[in-house]
Amino acid sequence: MRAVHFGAGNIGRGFIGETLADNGFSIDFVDVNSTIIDALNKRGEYDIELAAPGKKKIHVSNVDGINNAKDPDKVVDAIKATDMITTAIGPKILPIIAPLIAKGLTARINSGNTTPLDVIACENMIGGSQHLKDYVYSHLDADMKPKVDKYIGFPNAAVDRIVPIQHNDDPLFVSVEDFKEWIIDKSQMKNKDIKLKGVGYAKDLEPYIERKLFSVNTGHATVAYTGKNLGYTTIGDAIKDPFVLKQVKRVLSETRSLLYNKWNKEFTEKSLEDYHSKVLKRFQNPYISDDIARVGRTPIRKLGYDERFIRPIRELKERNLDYSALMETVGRIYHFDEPKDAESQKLQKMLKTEDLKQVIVETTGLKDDPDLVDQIAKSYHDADNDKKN
Ligand SMILES: NC(=O)C1=CN([C@@H]2O[C@H](COP(=O)(O)OP(=O)(O)OC[C@H]3O[C@@H](n4cnc5c(N)ncnc54)[C@H](O)[C@@H]3O)[C@@H](O)[C@H]2O)C=CC1
Ligand SMILES: O=P(O)(O)OC[C@H]1O[C@](O)(CO)[C@@H](O)[C@@H]1O
Repeated sequence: MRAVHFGAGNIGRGFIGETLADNGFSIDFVDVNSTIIDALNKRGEYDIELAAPGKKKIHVSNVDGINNAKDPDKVVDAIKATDMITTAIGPKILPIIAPLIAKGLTARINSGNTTPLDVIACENMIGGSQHLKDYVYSHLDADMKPKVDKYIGFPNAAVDRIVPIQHNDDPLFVSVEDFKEWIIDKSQMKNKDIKLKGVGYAKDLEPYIERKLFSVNTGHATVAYTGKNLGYTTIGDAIKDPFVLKQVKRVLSETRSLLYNKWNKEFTEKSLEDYHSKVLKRFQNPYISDDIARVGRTPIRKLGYDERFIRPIRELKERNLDYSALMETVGRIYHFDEPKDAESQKLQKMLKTEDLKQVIVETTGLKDDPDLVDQIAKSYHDADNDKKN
């Protein structure tokens, strides 16, 4: 079995690569990072280390690399013959790789290969594969679309494992947390014969992706933005601050009430409490040093209408449930000033040159809810007090 995986970065090598290799796949990693691609081709293998007591090593072999910026035709050839396509590349990059995937799928079907194939986006977003599908379809000829409909699936997925930015001499080595969870929406799969061990298959992914996004990602980002406003640079240091810990617990209690309200057939209150206790322990993992700059990266994306803060706030408000701690975090996101983060710099510039409420509408998409916009504006000003206290 072969897989084409887009994005040979931290989660690509540190989670998707591990799982595919453990299922007997050889992997063509596709990336624009020449150092990583050259190392994959030279060595054909790499090591993962678990950031946990014992620091267990996992060896991944039968891998190679294709640089899509230099050798796009090789990617097309790989897609023609592959058994699975996965991505872990970042939501903003999905539209950039879509034309190449469209070209590969067209070449595959035109070559007579009608083996069903699934394309699985493993990104921190709701409906990732379906978004990728839309981007890919916008690059397909009209006569190709019904054929792709027939043979190619785009099942949504939720992936959960904390993999910080790596600072190793070996560009392929990756240290990852022990915990991992990958769930795929089986109702959207075309090739149901390929069931990966170590992966969960759900009839309906929505409760699981919401549980993950509104817990791990909302919670982690809360630690990042609250900690950053207090002057911390790592998640480990920030979460030791009792105020930060209290904030993340309040935020998780709010998202927990939403998750229970929406998904009480799937999750009991107790199971959600246990899930959140585990999430907090994962943030406190002493074997991981995670930068606030990474966890808070691309703040404009994270302020999005369907993202980890505004969506739960909207849905809690609709249900008359408390969202005050989430609102406090949103105010702090607008203070996230990271010199190396282009979105953070863009946001700071917008705040200096535009009206605050206009910036809030532009970044959150809350054009129809002036009340929430007012609340965010207040929360932005209140967040100034963090630094003074
Ligand atoms: N790191 C983590 O703990 C987790 C990350 N994720 C998600 O996985 C995705 C990737 O995250 P990370 O692995 O942390 O990021 P990363 O930055 O380590 O990896 C992304 C890779 O994509 C490559 N890339 C960028 N533009 C490209 C292009 N046009 N063509 C080909 N390759 C390109 C980069 O060179 C990099 O190697 C994101 O959507 C993230 O939300 C999901 C769960 C956990
Ligand atoms: O990748 P994004 O969406 O920027 O968010 C970063 C998040 O991803 C994770 O690395 C894993 O979900 C979290 O640790 C962190 O909250």
